[in-house]
Order: sequence, then C-alpha cells, then structure tokens
Amino acid sequence: MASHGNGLAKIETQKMKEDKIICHDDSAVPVTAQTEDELHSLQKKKSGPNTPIKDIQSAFGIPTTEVERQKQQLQSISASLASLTRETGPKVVKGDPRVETPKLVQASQPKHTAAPNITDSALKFTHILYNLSPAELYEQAIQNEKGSFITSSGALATLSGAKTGRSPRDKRVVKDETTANELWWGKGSPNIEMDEQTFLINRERAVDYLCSLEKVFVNDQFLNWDPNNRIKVRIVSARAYHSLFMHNMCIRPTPEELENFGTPDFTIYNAGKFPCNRYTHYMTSSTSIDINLARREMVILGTQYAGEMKKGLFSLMHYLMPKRQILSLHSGCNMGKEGDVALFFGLSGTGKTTLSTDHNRYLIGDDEHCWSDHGVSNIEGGCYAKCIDLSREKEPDIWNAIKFGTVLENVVFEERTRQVDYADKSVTENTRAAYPIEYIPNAKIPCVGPHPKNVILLACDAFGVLPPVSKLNLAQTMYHFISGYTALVAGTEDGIKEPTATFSACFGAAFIMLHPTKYAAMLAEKMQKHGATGWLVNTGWSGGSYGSGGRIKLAYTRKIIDAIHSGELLEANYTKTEVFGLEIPTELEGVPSQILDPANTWPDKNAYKETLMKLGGLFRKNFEVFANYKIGADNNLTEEILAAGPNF
Ligand SMILES: Nc1ncnc2c1ncn2[C@@H]1O[C@H](COP(=O)(O)OP(=O)(O)OP(=O)(O)O)[C@@H](O)[C@H]1O
Ligand SMILES: O=C([O-])CC(=O)C(=O)O
Ligand SMILES: [Ca+2]
Ligand SMILES: [Mn+2]
Repeated sequence: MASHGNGLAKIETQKMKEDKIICHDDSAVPVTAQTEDELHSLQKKKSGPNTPIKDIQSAFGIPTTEVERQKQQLQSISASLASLTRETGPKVVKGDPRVETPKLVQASQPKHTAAPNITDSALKFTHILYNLSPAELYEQAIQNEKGSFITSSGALATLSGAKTGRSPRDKRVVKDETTANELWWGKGSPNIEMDEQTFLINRERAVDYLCSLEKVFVNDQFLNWDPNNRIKVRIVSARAYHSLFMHNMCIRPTPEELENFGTPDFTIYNAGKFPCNRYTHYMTSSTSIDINLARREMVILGTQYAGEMKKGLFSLMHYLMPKRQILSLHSGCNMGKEGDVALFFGLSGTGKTTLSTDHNRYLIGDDEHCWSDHGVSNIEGGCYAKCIDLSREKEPDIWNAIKFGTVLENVVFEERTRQVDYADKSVTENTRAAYPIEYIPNAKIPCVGPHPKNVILLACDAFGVLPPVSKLNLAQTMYHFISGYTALVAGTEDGIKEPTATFSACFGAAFIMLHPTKYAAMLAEKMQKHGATGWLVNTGWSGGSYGSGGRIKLAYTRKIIDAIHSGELLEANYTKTEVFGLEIPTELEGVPSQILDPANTWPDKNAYKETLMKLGGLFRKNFEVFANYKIGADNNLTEEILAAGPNF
C-alpha cells in the first residue's frame, strides 16, 4: 500500500466485474426524474374533479365538456363572490397560489372596455380552494393558521379564537313581507330582526373581506340524508379549520354528485374574525350572524366559532322542512338491531351525542334530524361531541373517533407529545370534536331509519329534583317538549359560566324559526300516529342540587336508556311523584332503587321539597306565555297539555 504524506494509506477502489461495480444496499431501480421539480411532480397523481386541471389549452385527453364543466363551476363560485355594488372583480382562480401558480383554471371575466372606474379589487386574484381533502386542509391549516397542530392521535387541534361558543344575541334574521308573517318574532323568540338593506351591508362587508384574502375555501355539500329533501349548501370561508369542520359536519358529495352540483340552494359567507361595523343599524356588538331566507344566504362576521355555521344551517332547516310537513328536531337518533328507533331530545350538554353513541346500536345521528312520513333522516354528515373530561373507558366510540381528519377545537395538549389533556379547561369548557359520522363504527349509512318507537327527553337538572327516569303520557311529553328545560352546562353559549335553569322551547329555541306550538303539534301528531312512547331522563344531579349533590353516573343513565330500548322499562311497576306527577319505576336492573325517586337521595327532606316547589314554580312561570296558544287541531290536547305541568 502506498503511503501518503499524512501517513494514511490511500483507499484504492478495486476493479470489479460488472454486477459488483457499485456497493450499495438499495435493490430498487433509481428514479427517472432529471430534476428535483420533476421528482416532486411524480409524487402527486391526478384525481377527481376536486383537483383543478392544470391548463385549459393543453388539457390533453380531457374532453371539452369537462373543461366547460370546470369553467361553469368556477363561474358559479365567481358569482357567489361577486360584489353587489361594484361592476368588476374579484377575479377568481382555482387552486393554491403557492402550489399551482403558473397554470390555473380561471373563470372567464367579463370584458371591460377601458373601464374608467377600475379598482384595485377588480385587478386582484382570489384563489379558490374548492372542496379540499382533509389532508390538504391539514396542510393549509398548519401552514397558515396559528394554533393548528396535529395531536398524538392524528386529529387537527385548532383554536376558534375569542369566541368558544355560539353568540345567540348577535343572531339576526331579515324581516320582510314574507317572514314577518311566517316566523316567530318578539318575546322568547330567537329571531331578532334586521332589514334587507342592513343584511346587504353586512354581506358586502363579508364578501369584500373574503375577496381581499389571497385565498378562500369553498365547500359544496349537502344537508339531509333523505334524498327527496336534500339541500345543497355552499360554504365560503377564510380558514382551513372552517372548511374541514364543514367537510366533517355536512354530507360529503361523491365526485359524481359534485360534478352535477349546479347552483347551491343556500350559501354561507363566513368572514370569521373580521368584525361587523357597530355603526351599522341593528348591530349591538362586533359579532353578527345574519340569515336572509329570501336570498338564501347567511353572513358571519366577528366570530370564528365554527358551530355558528352548523347551527345556522339547522335554523334554515327549521324553516324549510315544516313547509314540507317534515318535522325538524334538535335530537340525537339511533336504532337497535330490531330496527327500533329512539330520538334523544335535549339542550346542549344534556347527552344527545353521548347517549345516541351506543356500542350496541346503530347511530343515525347525534344532533339534528328530520321526521317525515317515511321515517327519520339525519340532516348532517358528522358529529360534534363535547370532549371535556372525555375518557376512553366511558366513551370509547367517541374517543376512537378522534383521529386523522377530526377537528379538535380549543383543547389543551402536552407541548411535545401532543397528547391531549381532556380535563384541561384553560381555553374553554366547551372543547369539541367534529368528526365524520362514519368514524363511529356502528354508524348507519345512509343515515335514515323507520319511525321512532321511543322519544327520550333529556334534561340535565341542576336542581337535582327530577327523577333519573319517568314515563310520560302524550300530554306530558308535549308539556316538557314545549318547556325544554335544562340547566345549561357552561360554555356552549358565550358568557354562561356555570349551570343555571333554562327553558328553551322544543329543546332548541335558539334554532327554531316558527312558533314552538307548530313543532309541538307536528310531534304530537307523529307520536300518536306511530305509537311512540315519551320518556323524561334526568342526566343531571341527584342527592342535592349543583354544588351539594352529584351528577348521575353515566353508567346508570346508560342502564336506564338500555331498559327503554329493550322495552323492559315499559313493563316495570310505577309510582307517581308529587308536584310534577311523573310516573317513576320502583325498580330497574343495574340501577340502585333508592336513586329512582329523588326524594330518597336528599339528606335534607325539607330542602328537597323546597327545591322541588321552586323548580315547579319556574316551570309554571315559563309556561304562562304558551297558555294562550292552541296546539294542533284538537282543543282537548291543548287543555291536557296545560294540565300536564306541575300541580301544587
Ligand atoms: N349521566 C350522564 N348522562 C349523559 N351525559 C353525562 C352524564 N354524566 C356526565 N355526562 C357528560 O355530559 C356531557 C353531555 O354532552 P353531549 O355532547 O352528549 O351533549 P349534547 O346533548 O350532544 O349537546 P350539544 O347539543 O351541545 O352537542 C358529556 O361530556 C358527558 O360525558
Ligand atoms: O351549537 C353548538 O355550539 C353546539 C350544539 O350542538 C348546541 O349548542 O346545541
Ligand atoms: Ca352533541
Ligand atoms: Mn346541538
């Protein structure tokens, strides 16, 4: 070996035979790409109509009809985003500017012959990210939206900003000649009026904001699994978080359905954090959620809480469906192996999602349904579960649904491992997971079912005086449905910090559009016709009020619900409670008998009686406004309902 100056031997490469020339452990054929760009372009395969075609002129092999269709689709989006006050702009282009810059599909713009009033906004391009996939939305969120992270289970953690719940006091509905007569206005109603002109001002504000952005997200999706009553919705939003949330919560079109989507029936303009102008008439804060039924549009300004979109669409359904003799319901819904369907009504936090998600039954949906002459259908394509104190043991199906694709709102996680701490309320109590319904293993797809057999009214009674379960007759069911009692659990509605007794007609006064008695009459008619049994289940306190007693164990509530489904509870022995006159079972397998009657659980009997009377009084007072309304065609029913309230 030849020695060099530094004393080390020079390594000589031996001449080898052809097959031994290169010494490597890589048996694969090397890439054929000549440049890095070329290599990266190999990575992505072209797919369905969601991917913009690169260049119309050289769209080799793509039929002109496809080019035409894409153009039409873009023109439709362009029309959605058009200013109502200016003649030009924005120019909309499909695709992410950073990824697709040189070759984009562009809507043909109207020709302007040396327009003297040309503006900068008319010269600007707005890039449209149309029905992106969850993976693409993850990338968009992580690149552009602070507070977006992948958790250890693969979910996308996001922050909803200053608002971590809905803002019902900032909701406005346009009052015009039609809606003035059709909708429920005034005391107790969720519909606070605004005029058409103000709506247009807010609409323009949202559209201008959205078009001023480099890119906006557009989702074209469906509501309602009943094919005869499907509604096409378009959601225009500023954040990937919003786009992924709605991707999960609305029904996802197949590529074929998307191709033939056409014009939407309803459009949401979600400007997120961009506020409304408080000098505008009717505006009382910098948040505004505006519904215009005639224009089939909704505008969101000054809140990024995604639940506003979900519940805004639910309000729309509460208007559209009753017109077709279909009852819209703020309820969960599941079905047993024998095809027995149960509805779970209840206000926020009472257990609709938790109790309709049941390993032994098929999940039809967790929150919003329709009941037509053909049975029930889910309005949505996903679930929106509370996740405060979520545990794998108590709620395994929800736990397992929190994986890739799921939006996790406002949760706290360990900095490095990204392990979520579901007990942490640092951001809010109202932490939420939004996931597609098929993430629940026993989801029933399509999400439809036969007529309900059981109608379960859930109340989270913070007073601790309502029994864990009572069997209701029809009049009692209607009384409690119209009352819509619960103790609102902190957080879902902005500004409410601890449980307080609330009454919310139809268990959803924030979303109904017509007078509560209209929905109640439809429910009574349907329950009677299909022989459904009503139940009142208290998922709240036992052994004392909030502060002294404790919340009824979820395991006991599940046993109660099981006994309702199986028919076992119908066969039980019953006694009647004082004041509310509720039929309560004396025994129920798996549940300690002494908790079935709340009178037995309170250490202080006088305190119990006092609290019971107090709640009875609150029910009475609340019902006064309904005393003058007739429910359905039958006068007897109205009287029976009035008599079904507390008696003392
Ligand atoms: N006995 C019980 N029954 C039902 N839920 C209980 C019970 N005890 C505690 N909980 C908890 O109460 C919460 C019920 O919330 P859930 O998400 O089911 O409400 P929801 O009715 O679906 O509300 P929303 O309409 O806001 O989605 C869950 O966090 C659940 O774990
Ligand atoms: O809308 C929300 O934020 C959550 C929800 O389901 C409800 O409040 O009923
Ligand atoms: Ca829910
Ligand atoms: Mn709800």
